[in-house]
Amino acid sequence: MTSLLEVQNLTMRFGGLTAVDGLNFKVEKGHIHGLIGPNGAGKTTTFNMISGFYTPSDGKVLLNGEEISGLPMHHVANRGIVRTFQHSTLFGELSVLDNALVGTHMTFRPNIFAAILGLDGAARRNALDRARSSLEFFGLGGLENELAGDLSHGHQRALGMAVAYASRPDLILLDEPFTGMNPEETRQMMELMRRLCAEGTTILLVEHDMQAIMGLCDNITCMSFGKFLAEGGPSEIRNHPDVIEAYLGGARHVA
Ligand SMILES: Nc1ncnc2c1ncn2[C@@H]1O[C@H](COP(=O)(O)OP(=O)(O)OP(=O)(O)O)[C@@H](O)[C@H]1O
Repeated sequence: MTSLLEVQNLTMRFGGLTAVDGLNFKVEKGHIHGLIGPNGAGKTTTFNMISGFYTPSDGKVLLNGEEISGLPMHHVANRGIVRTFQHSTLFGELSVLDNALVGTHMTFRPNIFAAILGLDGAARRNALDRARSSLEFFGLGGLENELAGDLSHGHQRALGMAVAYASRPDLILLDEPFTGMNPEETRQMMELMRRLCAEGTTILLVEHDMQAIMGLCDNITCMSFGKFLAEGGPSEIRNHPDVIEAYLGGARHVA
């Protein structure tokens, strides 16, 4: 069976530094898949290649068996992959609803001729419906007229997810979504991710919060110094000697 996402020999060189070095892994449809590794292991660079932000120096990214590596980000988004960033990329001066509408823009492209003829009204209504239902899904329905910049940290994180979900992607790449969250916000965010997955969205998650990773993921790929290190379910990874060594070497502990 073809995996939803597959990276083959994925490699990124920055001058003399090989940040990602011949990486191979697969993400199965319907899974929450973790990508972990000590600081500087190459996780964000891998995300940047999958989402089209970087063109790989070598290797391929396949979505449903079709190569997407080297496509620009908006083409990758149109194929069904969107990402969130480590730090908030919300428009703080815009309303919560307008931020969600920006997310729908991934697949809603107003056409000047359609606009002149007034033919894009249905597409606009469709975008509005998707933005609103995405906000509802993430528990932000009552906040659509608030400014995004006025929301609490937890709500801003949920809005970041709602913006990504507004284009109804097949795969969401989440880069450290739990950073700066208190335990209650973390619990709520984990619940949202489980619901998102149950709705049919596959998730690839980069995260340092090992409790969240171990509690959420079906499968985990661990990388170290740009290379594949280990793969398996939470208990396998937690007890894997190479993973423990990689984290202890970096003075971090696997939960
Ligand atoms: N644009 C760039 N130019 C040069 N070097 C880079 C660039 N981006 C990343 N690197 C280097 O590539 C390596 C991998 O970085 P990357 O950010 O992908 O790691 P990471 O696993 O996401 O780390 P962290 O967990 O700290 O976010 C690091 O040595 C980093 O300094």
